[in-house]
Amino acid sequence: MLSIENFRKRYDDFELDCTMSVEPGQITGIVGANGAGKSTLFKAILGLVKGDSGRITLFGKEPQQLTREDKEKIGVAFTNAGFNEYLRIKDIVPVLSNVYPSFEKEKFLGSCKKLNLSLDKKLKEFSTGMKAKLNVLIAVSHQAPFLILDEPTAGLDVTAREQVLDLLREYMTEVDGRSIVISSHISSDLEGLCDDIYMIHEGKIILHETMDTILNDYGVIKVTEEQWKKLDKSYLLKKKKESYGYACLTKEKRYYMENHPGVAVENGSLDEVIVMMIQGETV
Ligand SMILES: Nc1ncnc2c1ncn2[C@@H]1O[C@H](COP(=O)(O)OP(=O)(O)OP(=O)(O)O)[C@@H](O)[C@H]1O
Repeated sequence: MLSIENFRKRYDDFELDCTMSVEPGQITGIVGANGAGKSTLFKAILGLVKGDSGRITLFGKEPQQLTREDKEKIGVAFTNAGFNEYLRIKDIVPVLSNVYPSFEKEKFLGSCKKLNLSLDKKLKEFSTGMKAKLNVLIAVSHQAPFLILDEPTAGLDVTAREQVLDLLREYMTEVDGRSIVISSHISSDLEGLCDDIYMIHEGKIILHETMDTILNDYGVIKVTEEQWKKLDKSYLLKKKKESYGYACLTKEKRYYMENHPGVAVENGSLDEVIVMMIQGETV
């Protein structure tokens, strides 16, 4: 569905250099700190940022070749939806009906009710969470087979986050072959949602794994200085000095559980893997 090959974009002191692919039926998560390059990547996918080299294709076409019909097949949720803040949802509905021939009005209005989004309130009176929920509702409202969501859960409380994640799960199960690319700072949101994870750091992809691999195979080993000396280092990816000794990232946690029974091996949560990949040093 989406293919990015050696796409490069340079700003003064920053360069995005990215290769990734998204298959139909997959939810792909993009994690990275502030300024890592996530928004630049998303804008490039939509053709809003032109690269210096490399190639992006969505539905088999380069972003600049996408027709109006192709663009209708993309559901987008960026932090700023772009609607005039003085509009109300009831003013937006006819706009969406015009722009998207497949806009599902009744379903959209039903979801607004379910998520407590007033049709009569001006958008400028919406809370951050209400705006975020509306953005996602719009993205899923017109049967687009591909969604691109930049931080859709940012600033949401736990309940609102779950509501947004449920909307996305529902979107995926409604029709086969749909895909989502989603960025988030909140790893637990991605853990419960994504099939595939790309970690971006300073414009580069530093990790690409399936979510299952991260949760099943990655682990953090915690050892004292003494244990460190005897530890088989063959399958360690990163190490980080800690007060007790070292924390080490491995993709072979079972190997260490079986062969180093006295050593603490913890399941690698996405957050832990991110911290180790970014702050750890290569072993
Ligand atoms: N139009 C631009 N001109 C110059 N530099 C830019 C421009 N857009 C982005 N950058 C730089 O590119 C880098 C990546 O920014 P980007 O917004 O893609 O990061 P991000 O991962 O989305 O960050 P955040 O999580 O804070 O939104 C930053 O150093 C930013 O200053």
